[in-house]
Amino acid sequence: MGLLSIIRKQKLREKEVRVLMLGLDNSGKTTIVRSLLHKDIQEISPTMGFNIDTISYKGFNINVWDIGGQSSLRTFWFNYFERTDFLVWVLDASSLQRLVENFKEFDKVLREDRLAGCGLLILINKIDIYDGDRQKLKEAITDTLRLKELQNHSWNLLCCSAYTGENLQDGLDWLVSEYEKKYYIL
Ligand SMILES: Nc1nc2c(ncn2[C@@H]2O[C@H](COP(=O)(O)OP(=O)(O)OP(=O)(O)O)[C@@H](O)[C@H]2O)c(=O)[nH]1
Ligand SMILES: [Mg+2]
Repeated sequence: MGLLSIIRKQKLREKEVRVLMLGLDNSGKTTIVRSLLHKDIQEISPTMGFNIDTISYKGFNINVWDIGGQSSLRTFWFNYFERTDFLVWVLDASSLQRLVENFKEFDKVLREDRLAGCGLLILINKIDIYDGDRQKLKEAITDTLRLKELQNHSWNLLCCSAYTGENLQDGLDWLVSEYEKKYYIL
């Protein structure tokens, strides 16, 4: 058996998925994870370090590393890149004046060699308080983050709400199906 098929078999057997969740402060990363775990989402404080949580989904253990996004903490993001299967980047739909800041940080992260080849899920959170055209919003974010120029990353972009739960499960479905696709076709 070749090395690649051994790795593939092992990865599929383990069903351990490592997700790094990043994005600007106040975008809703911690609230999303807590909502997926059916935990209380009232009065969540800004994350000053990081949280690790495991979401069990469709037989997979999705291990989520949720890192604080305040600007003073962003230099620490680079400590968490190792062995990342997916980067989940969270944006706040009610804070679009921060799009350029988003691109600056996103671009810096994606230049990192250790993230080469990881899947990328962009979540436009707080869609419950956005009353504009969603399609146009997605197009604007696709352009600002230059997603179509990305090479070596499969990516997906979803509008979601940690408050209502909208599309959170679709996000998990995408992670799981990309993971399976990646290790089946290795
Ligand atoms: N309306 C609305 N508010 C949300 C949603 N998700 C999070 N929030 C609110 O946004 C604020 C920030 O949420 P957090 O989960 O702490 O954000 P974070 O990205 O973890 O922030 P840092 O830990 O500082 O990086 C909180 O007041 C949440 O209640 C959402 O889907 N809709
Ligand atoms: Mg947080």
